[in-house]
Amino acid sequence: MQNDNFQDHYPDELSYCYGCGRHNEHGLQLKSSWDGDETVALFQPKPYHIAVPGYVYGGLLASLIDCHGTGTASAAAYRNEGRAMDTAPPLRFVTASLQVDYLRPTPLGGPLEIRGKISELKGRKVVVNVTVSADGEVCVQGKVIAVQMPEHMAAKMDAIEPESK
Ligand SMILES: CCCCCCCCCCCCCC(=O)SCCNC(=O)CCNC(=O)[C@H](O)C(C)(C)COP(=O)(O)OP(=O)(O)OC[C@H]1O[C@@H](n2cnc3c(N)ncnc32)[C@H](O)[C@@H]1OP(=O)(O)O
Repeated sequence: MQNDNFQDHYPDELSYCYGCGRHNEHGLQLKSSWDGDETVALFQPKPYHIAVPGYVYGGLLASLIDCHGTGTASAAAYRNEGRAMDTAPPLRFVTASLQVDYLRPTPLGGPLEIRGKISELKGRKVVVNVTVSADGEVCVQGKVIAVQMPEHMAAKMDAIEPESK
């Protein structure tokens, strides 16, 4: 596995996301990277990330799928263009659709493994299938449809002072 995290290449102004922003001290700070043609992230839930006692909260699991999916989409788009992630023009993706299926309860204990597979990359859209496993068993599967951020959204974001992002 390469130790080159996608989120470390996000520009500062896009690094406040609750799920994956490295500058969000209250957030999850998910880190994703390539593993061959798949992507992978590890996340250690805290004892307070609880649903039913002993099991991980489903909303947290959805967040992990969401941010791993959008990170994977961005990395895939750069790879498709044969470019490094910190090169211009930026390829910024947001979630258009997030689908999550909880297959079995996710035990709260060791680290979770989040894996992404790109199923479609076309135009401004990337579709990523994501699984979350605990102890080697898939507990949750999801699908993220990520779409490149429209110009008007990027323009508005660029106009906001960093402190208020
Ligand atoms: C260095 C790297 C930088 C990376 C930075 C990353 C940022 C990190 C931030 C972390 C983020 C963390 C995650 C977060 O929290 S992101 C925050 C949550 N997400 C949002 O707020 C997004 C809100 N929605 C929108 O802005 C628009 O609706 C978007 C931009 C998504 C699409 O509106 P737009 O007008 O632009 O789209 P289009 O009509 O041209 O369609 C384009 C294609 O997309 C397909 N489609 C559209 N919608 C849907 C849908 N609901 N289901 C299925 N498919 C959909 C559509 O069919 C078409 O496909 P095709 O027909 O061509 O096949």
